Amino acid sequence: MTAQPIEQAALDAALETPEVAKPAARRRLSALRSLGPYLRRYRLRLLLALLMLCTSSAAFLAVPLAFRGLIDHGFVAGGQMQGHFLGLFGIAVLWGCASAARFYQVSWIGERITADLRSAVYHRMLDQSPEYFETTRTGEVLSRLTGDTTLVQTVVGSSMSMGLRSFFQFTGGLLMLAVTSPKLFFVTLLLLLFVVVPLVMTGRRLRKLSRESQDRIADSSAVAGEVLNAIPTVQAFTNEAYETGRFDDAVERSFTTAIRRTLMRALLTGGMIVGVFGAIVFVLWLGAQSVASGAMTAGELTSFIMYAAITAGGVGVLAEVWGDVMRAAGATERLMELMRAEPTIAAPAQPRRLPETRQARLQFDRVSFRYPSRPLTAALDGLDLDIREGETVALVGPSGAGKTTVFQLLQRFYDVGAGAIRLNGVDIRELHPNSLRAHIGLVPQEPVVFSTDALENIRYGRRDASDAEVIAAARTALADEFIVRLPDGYQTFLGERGTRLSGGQRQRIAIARAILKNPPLLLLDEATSALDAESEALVQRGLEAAMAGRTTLIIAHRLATVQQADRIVVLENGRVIEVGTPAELARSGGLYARLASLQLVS
Ligand SMILES: Nc1ncnc2c1ncn2[C@@H]1O[C@H](COP(=O)(O)OP(=O)(O)OP(=O)(O)O)[C@@H](O)[C@H]1O
Repeated sequence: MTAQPIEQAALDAALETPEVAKPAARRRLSALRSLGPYLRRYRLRLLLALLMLCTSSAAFLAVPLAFRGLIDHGFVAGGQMQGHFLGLFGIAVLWGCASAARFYQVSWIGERITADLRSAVYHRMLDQSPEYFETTRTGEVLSRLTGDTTLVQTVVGSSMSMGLRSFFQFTGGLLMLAVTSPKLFFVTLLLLLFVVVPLVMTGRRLRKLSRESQDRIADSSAVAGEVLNAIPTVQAFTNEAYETGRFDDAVERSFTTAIRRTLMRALLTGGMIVGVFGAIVFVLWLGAQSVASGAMTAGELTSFIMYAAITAGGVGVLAEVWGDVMRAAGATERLMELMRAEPTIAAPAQPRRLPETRQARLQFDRVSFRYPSRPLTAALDGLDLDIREGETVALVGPSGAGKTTVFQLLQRFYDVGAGAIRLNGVDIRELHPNSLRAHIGLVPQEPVVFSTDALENIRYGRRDASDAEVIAAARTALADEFIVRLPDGYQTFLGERGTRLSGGQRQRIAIARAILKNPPLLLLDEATSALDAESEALVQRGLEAAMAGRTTLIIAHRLATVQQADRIVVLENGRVIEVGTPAELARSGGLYARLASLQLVS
């Protein structure tokens, strides 16, 4: 998979803002509950954060009260004046400290939970068998690991505390309004309704536009991503102008949408300022009359206006936070889907241990198998095969005969449909998959090279091997020869996906890995890609060194390997059609003889 679709998928998922329908909303909200176990781990911190939240909210709500005292009694000379000012400053200090502590605690919890979730999902994914990835795109998993966890972090680490704070602010503000002046409270409530309802409605429209604008940006990066990955093709067909035009169109569309959103926002801001200020002026006017008639003090009026502003602010933030919460709920739902995926290949409750031996005997007993995604075709059909300790057996046959499937089943990436595979007499389903795989070394057709140096790449075969052991394995696999000529020898960075190595060199790294692992059973999937004669000879010699003294099963494409095998098994349509030594099969005049006469196997 190239980087582009992965990034695209990540972007798509990160930008996804599901529309909020009532029942779906409730269902999604309940998804947030599955974060419970993750949150519960940090109970103490949560409690502390809540305590800080209450303290800072109380201090915040006390500010207008302090002002009221200050205005009504603080401007008279004497000790009382200082007391009021000191009181106000004390509240500010408390407010500041509690807010800082709350911010730290809540952000800590948000970051921690995101890290925990990421690790948990990643761990779960590594347990899945290849079957899972036939239907789940890796790009999707990546996008969930990055985009969705970030959404959860936003909510746990900030929106949740913002929401709670605003809720306190809103309810506390309302309460204080009612206490300060019941008459003005009802008037304000009415006015707030007039301001808040259009605000929430425009907010929704704004969210839709903002998603649209993000989608348009994603469109333009999709276009750019595809084209940048194919620059040689674009230039070879001299389509630069066409591609520039296509990108310009996408950019232009994203600009138009962004401007529509900006206009909406500008209008909303203007409307809000006029609306809120108008309401304040109106209440102030009503209040001023009360002050003039002596029904209210100037301090009471000031604190009332401040509470009104606090309450309105609380509502605005709550509306914003709601959108975030819904998005995070959707993200949590998707993450939990991944967490719920049960690996199809599970270890038995009481796994058996393999007899202590460095030898491997392999028996296929009437093995039949159909891939779950293609239940109508048998990939293997009643396969019988007995491979003795130390024997080298080559699997040959036309493309699609089932050779790779044999390897897949042997490593227990899938379970057989019928029959059994036995390693040293034990059905492999009774073993722990890890202990089975510890007995097998694989040299795949297209070896994976990780973006680290040569030394670490070979050490992947056995993580606890010493440098000397790694180098010895590389020598046996004839990889040492090219590694020492690399700019930094064994410390040379091999590039992402081993792009800085040739096909033959990658193969020798894989052979060295298998030799380092030193398993009793070796599976070789020969490279079909054209290796030049010299590099083929080197790979061949490396393979021979790896095969020495162990049971080996080879998917053979080259006649050279087949000639050295003890036995050749010819597969066709998932069935064994011929078995024998190379010489016997060549004489028998069957499929192998025909293939051999073409000097081409498979
Ligand atoms: N993951 C899969 N899901 C469904 N069908 C599959 C899957 N992998 C292989 N098959 C099918 O199973 C059959 C056997 O495939 P297999 O890969 O074992 O053949 P092969 O002999 O290794 O071929 P080749 O030499 O071309 O690699 C084929 O018909 C193939 O299309």
